[in-house]
Amino acid sequence: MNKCVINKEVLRCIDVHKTYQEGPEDVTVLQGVELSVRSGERVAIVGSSGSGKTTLLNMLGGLDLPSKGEIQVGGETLAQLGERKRDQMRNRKLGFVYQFHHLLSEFTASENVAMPLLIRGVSRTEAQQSAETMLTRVGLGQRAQHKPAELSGGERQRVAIARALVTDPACVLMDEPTGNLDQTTAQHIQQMIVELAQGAGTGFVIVTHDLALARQQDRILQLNQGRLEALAL
Ligand SMILES: Nc1ncnc2c1ncn2[C@@H]1O[C@H](COP(=O)(O)OP(=O)(O)OP(=O)(O)O)[C@@H](O)[C@H]1O
Repeated sequence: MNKCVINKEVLRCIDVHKTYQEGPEDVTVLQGVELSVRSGERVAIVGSSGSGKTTLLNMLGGLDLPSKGEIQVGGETLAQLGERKRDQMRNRKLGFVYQFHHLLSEFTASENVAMPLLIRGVSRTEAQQSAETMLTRVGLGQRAQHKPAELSGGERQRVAIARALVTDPACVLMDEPTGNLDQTTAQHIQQMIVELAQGAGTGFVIVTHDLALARQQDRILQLNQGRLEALAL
């Protein structure tokens, strides 16, 4: 839990390029992205629609590999790990909050949040307890036994946030984390982000169109023409 004692680099991109070669024409989205995120640091990434934010986030999380360049998580290069090791790395070091939640519909909120702990081999009782503590933290203690279909969009979003945080990851990758939330709930989530960054040294990469959210982070980077540049707001 002493991640903040040593201010270490949790995530790094070195000259990252990405070209999609799936259609009739190649689409180059990233052209030399450089990024370093240290423990306890909160970085917002903004950019116009189609600028490549989701593409970058997927690569930071090891869901896709760069066409050129390198991504390091906790000092390890993702492309050099086999698929199984990459999965382990995702589970141990990263937390994800996707735009579309990806909750498992047949499981309760509590079971969804417990899932990454069960994958790690934590006992069912312990995983369930941690899940319920985390759900209470995001204001959903009363909804722990509900299935996703019985929750509102904002509540599902908060379940996804609880699931990303329950493993105490070194770095959390968030795609529009407050997209479906009212201002008060969004502010509550922002407070949690700050507490985790300062208390546990968790690093955050937050992709958003919400400039109010972006302004509350330590740094704002804009994805423009395939590169990240500092934005002063
Ligand atoms: N699998 C794919 N094959 C081909 N092109 C793709 C693929 N995925 C994304 N793209 C293209 O890459 C570009 C960047 O897409 P991406 O989803 O990363 O943008 P974004 O900045 O997240 O956009 P938004 O803010 O609208 O979510 C777009 O032009 C998109 O059409």
